[in-house]
Formats: sequence, structure tokens, C-alpha cells
Amino acid sequence: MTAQRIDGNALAQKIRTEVAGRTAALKARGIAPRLAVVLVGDDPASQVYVKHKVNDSQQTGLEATLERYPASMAEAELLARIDALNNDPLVHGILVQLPLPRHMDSHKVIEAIAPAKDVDGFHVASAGALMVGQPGFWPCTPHGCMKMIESIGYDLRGKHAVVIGRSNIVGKPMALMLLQQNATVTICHSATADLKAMTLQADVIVAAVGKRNVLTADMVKPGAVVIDVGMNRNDEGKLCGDVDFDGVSQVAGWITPVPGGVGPMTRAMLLVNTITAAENASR
Ligand SMILES: NC(=O)C1=CN([C@@H]2O[C@H](COP(=O)(O)OP(=O)(O)OC[C@H]3O[C@@H](n4cnc5c(N)ncnc54)[C@H](OP(=O)(O)O)[C@@H]3O)[C@@H](O)[C@H]2O)C=CC1
Ligand SMILES: Nc1nc(=O)c2c([nH]1)NC[C@@H]1CN(c3ccc(C(=O)N[C@@H](CCC(=O)O)C(=O)O)cc3)C=[N+]21
Repeated sequence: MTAQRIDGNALAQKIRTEVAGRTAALKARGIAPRLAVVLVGDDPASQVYVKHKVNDSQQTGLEATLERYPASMAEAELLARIDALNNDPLVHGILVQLPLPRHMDSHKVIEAIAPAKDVDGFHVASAGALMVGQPGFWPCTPHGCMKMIESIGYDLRGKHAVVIGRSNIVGKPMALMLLQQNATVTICHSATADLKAMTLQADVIVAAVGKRNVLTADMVKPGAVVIDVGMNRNDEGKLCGDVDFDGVSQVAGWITPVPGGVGPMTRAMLLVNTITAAENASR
């Protein structure tokens, strides 16, 4: 069997077109939806990601402002800046790029963002809302993964989904979203005793670890849906995921590539959250 690729670039483009329509509708009412992106320090990967996010926003007609601060910025200064953005009626979404410099407490910084502007979905209020099934912003990466599964017309009800990774921004919210769609969910992590025994039972596998070749062909049930969240570099410096793409493609039914899979979808869902925040504010 050769797995079908789920094209994240194509699906993200479709979502951006929808966002552009919603943005135009708000602009016609005199409201300019705006995302504020805050970057502290000079991590090279973060600079690339942030540039992508600002470009995507502008492509859909959303206003995006990038604020850059030196790594030496005091935490109190960042908190004050977030407070100002919270109180600025012209700003609808706030994204503080992670990781932050080590002298900052990222929990404290995220909790400073007003939940109504938390387009990353990282605030405890957003996490709590997802947990109990109330409206709120969903983290963009797992939400993008759900959209990819939805795009192939796959019904999760009664299926066994295995999530590898339990971070607050990917693994845990991913598990909750799959559960909400009536999948039976197993969460694996670094202390899981026999990962292969788990993944071999899975109809859907989401790999969100950050290590190459965490998932190989011998670990996958024929026909399974495989979603690769990982972002790693191989020995040649090329971007790759957590999944051995060539090997697993021989066994899986569906697979997402890296690059061109979950990454572009994460960015698209950020735009969806931002336009939703602006619509909510205009009601
Ligand atoms: N495409 C995109 O848009 C995005 C991609 N990413 C990428 O996704 C990956 C995961 O990100 P994130 O969740 O933030 O990472 P974290 O490092 O926060 O979490 C990684 C998780 O993987 C688990 N883990 C580590 N080693 C193993 C192992 N050998 N077997 C099973 N589980 C293991 C860890 O377990 P434990 O909890 O026990 O330590 C942890 O729960 C990274 O490559 C990141 O770059 C992240 C965000 C967005
Ligand atoms: N507050 C905050 N929110 C985030 O959402 C956030 C963050 N901090 N810190 C870092 C991680 C990582 N992340 C990615 C998003 C898109 C791609 C992406 O678009 N990747 C492209 C390739 C990009 C390239 O060429 O490097 C792809 O997979 O095709 C990657 C990684 C968001 N994150």
C-alpha cells in the first residue's frame, strides 16, 4: 500500500481564502482585524516563524504588527507591554512567540494575555474551556491536525487514536480534540513502556515528540492515518518530522509530510483564531 498524502499547503490555502472573506466583511464595517506578534530575543528559528506569520496575515488582509525586543528585556517590561495590548481596542489577537529568554516565566507571560485575545490558545482559561467543551480558542497546531483529518472525510467515532507526546501546546489538547470527536484516545510519552505495542493498535497516530524516526513502518497498522507534528533537522540539515516518511508511507493509508503538512496548518489556524477574535469583539 502507498499512503495518500494530506497536503497541508493546499488545505491551508483554502482556509486562508475563507479567512480573507471574513476579513473583507469586517473591513466593510470599518473594523480592521489586527494581530500583534511579540518576539523577544533573536532565536533564528523564531525569526523565520514570525516572519511567516506576519506574511500569512497580510496575505489575507489581516493587519499584523511585529514587535521585537532584545533578549535582555525585563519580564516586567514584557508584562506591561502585554497589558497595553490587552487594553488596545485596535488589537484583536496577541501572540507571544515561544520560547522566551530563560529569565522569563513563560506561564506568567501567557497568563497575562487577555483570554479574548489569546489566539494561540495557550492561556489556562483557553485550555480549561477546551477541557470542558466550552467556547474558547483552541491551540493552532492540534486544531490544524483535526482539520487535516476532517479534510479526508475520516469519521473518528469509535476509532483508536494514539497521541505521542503530552505537551500543553500539542499532545494534551490534541488528545482532548480527538476525544471530543468520540475517538478512544491513548496518550504516550517518554515513560511509555512499549510504544510500538500502542501504535500498532492505532487507527490514527499523531506524533508530536521532536525526535526523528520516532515512528517507523514496523510500528504502524496497515491503512492507519498518520499525522506528523514534529519539526526536526536531519544530518543534511533538511527539515523533517518525527515519522520515517518513506517507510511509513508503504504501510499507512494517509500521511502528512514535513515540510508542507502540519506547519502551514498551524499558521492557518492562527489566522482563523484572529479573525474570530475580531468578529467576537465587534459584536
Ligand atoms: N508543526 C508545527 O506547527 C509545530 C511543531 N512543533 C514540533 O512538534 C514537536 C513537539 O513539540 P512540543 O509538544 O512543543 O514538544 P515538547 O518537547 O514539549 O514535548 C515532547 C513530548 O514528547 C515526549 N517524548 C519524548 N521522547 C519520547 C519518546 N522517545 N517516546 C515517546 N514520547 C516521547 C515527551 O514526553 P515527556 O512528557 O515524558 O517528557 C513530551 O511529552 C517538536 O518537534 C516541535 O518542534 C511544535 C509546535 C508547532
Ligand atoms: N507562541 C507560539 N505559537 C506557536 O504556534 C509557536 C511558537 N510560539 N513557537 C514555535 C512553534 C513552532 N511553530 C511552527 C509553526 C509553523 C511551522 C511551519 O510553517 N513549518 C513549515 C516550514 C517552515 C520552514 O521552512 O522552516 C512547514 O512545515 O512546511 C513550523 C513551526 C509554531 N510555534
